[in-house]
Amino acid sequence: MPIHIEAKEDEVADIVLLPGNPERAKYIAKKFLDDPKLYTSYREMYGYTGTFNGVKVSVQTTGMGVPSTAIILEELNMLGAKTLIRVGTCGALKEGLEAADLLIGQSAATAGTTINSLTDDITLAPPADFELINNLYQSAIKLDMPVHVGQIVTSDYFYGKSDNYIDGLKKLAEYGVLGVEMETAALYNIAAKYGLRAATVLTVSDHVFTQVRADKDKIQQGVDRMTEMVLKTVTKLFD
Ligand SMILES: O=P(O)(O)O[C@H]1O[C@H](CO)[C@@H](O)[C@H]1O
Ligand SMILES: O=c1cc[nH]c(=O)[nH]1
Repeated sequence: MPIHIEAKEDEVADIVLLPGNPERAKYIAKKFLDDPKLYTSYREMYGYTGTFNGVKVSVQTTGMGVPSTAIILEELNMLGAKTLIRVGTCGALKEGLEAADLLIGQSAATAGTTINSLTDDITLAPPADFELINNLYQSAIKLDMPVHVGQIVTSDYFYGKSDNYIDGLKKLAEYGVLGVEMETAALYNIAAKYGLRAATVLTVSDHVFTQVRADKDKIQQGVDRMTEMVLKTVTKLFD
């Protein structure tokens, strides 16, 4: 049994959804999964396994940021997980993105994150799994969801509001980076390390440059819609 996810191998599904927030993990398990069973609660990093449309699925909290997420991903790999999909929220960088829009992370740049230490001198740029993001994109379009696919940036700093940091994010926006969050670079790098399938789908919660944040209900509706779409798509693909 790994140190932080207190589960045995057969308790975790091949398909794992990854919210940062433990309350969201609990909520997703109870709202969307049939017969959800809690397999770990150590440090309140809740993990549940149940079924969706008859397919076994887990939902595992990553916590906030790369170090916490990296521990969880290493341990999910030890436990045999194969398809990992982050379902999170992000700040928009691109002009015109609206609250509750959906972003699919084709790749993740890094702003000062510890994941870069995986390889010396080279910053890897591992992409999402193409089949996964292609199917997620097609599903979102069919459902008429406002969806954007492209590069996102993973930062270690939520309150990095210094002029330099904001200038850096503006530069990234000029290069087409859509949004900022705190976990995907860990996901794509560790998936590459072990040959796992990975994708990140995000709901826009705020716009970084205007500092306008959507109200809680709007974010919740976006997260619900995103989660249902992800579950339907992934269980159809890999059942
Ligand atoms: O919505 P979740 O998955 O919690 O993720 C986002 O929210 C947290 C910051 O509030 C960071 O972890 C960021 O990546
Ligand atoms: O990591 C995050 C998530 C939402 N909004 C941000 O500005 N950063």
